[in-house]
Amino acid sequence: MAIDQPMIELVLDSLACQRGGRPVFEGLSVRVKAGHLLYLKGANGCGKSTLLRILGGLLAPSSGTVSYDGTVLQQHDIPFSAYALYLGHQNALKPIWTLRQNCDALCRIMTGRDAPVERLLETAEHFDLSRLLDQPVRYFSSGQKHRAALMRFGLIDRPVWLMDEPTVGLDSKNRDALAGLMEKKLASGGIILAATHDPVAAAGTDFDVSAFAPASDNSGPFSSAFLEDWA
Ligand SMILES: Nc1ncnc2c1ncn2[C@@H]1O[C@H](COP(=O)(O)OP(=O)(O)OP(=O)(O)O)[C@@H](O)[C@H]1O
Repeated sequence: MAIDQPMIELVLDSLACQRGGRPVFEGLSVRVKAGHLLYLKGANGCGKSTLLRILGGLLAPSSGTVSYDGTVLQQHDIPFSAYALYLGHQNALKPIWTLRQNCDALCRIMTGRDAPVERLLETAEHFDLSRLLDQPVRYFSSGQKHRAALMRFGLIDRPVWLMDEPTVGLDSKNRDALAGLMEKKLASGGIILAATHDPVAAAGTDFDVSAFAPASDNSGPFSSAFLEDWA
């Protein structure tokens, strides 16, 4: 099941999370309505990426709920990927494949079909990657790889976009291209959560994740029993 229609709202209710055996945040609640962009702000390590990973279904909160349009999502029940498109710090591109092959593979996983050709060409053009479509990704510069990873947002329909540091490595022209894509998504009723230390030229509301730091001291060492080496 994939949801490709706009939603009414995304509700996070009293979320708490632990990583490495230490609390990261607690009591985190917010409502995000259709057409809104929430910029996740706060100091390094306050939990912005952690929050996006929870919303993407990659990490379980220790308590609290996430609901999309009133449906409370549970890992292994309704897949979060049915609602949300996530881009984290890793680009999830296969270096030996061409950009086109990478896009097709991702679209097959998310939609069951190759990338629609017209959309593929349009999105590649949007991120100035048309001439690289049939080149293996391993020959791309870091900014080109990041733009290649961002292409998923132009190719796959999901009501919610989860973007972790979406501007990293982008020159000003491509920052504008990204902002244009985000604005189009918001205008169509999409919801975007973006963790970023840099301003993006798309209107949104700041949300300070640091404000939900745990009352208890979490500055001690990691407990090796809880480290997530895969992440
Ligand atoms: N793989 C992991 N295993 C255990 N703990 C982790 C792991 N990744 C992150 N953490 C811990 O989770 C906490 C929140 O990290 P997170 O990456 O969410 O912060 P952030 O706000 O996104 O930081 P930044 O601004 O530096 O990107 C930190 O204390 C970090 O040490």
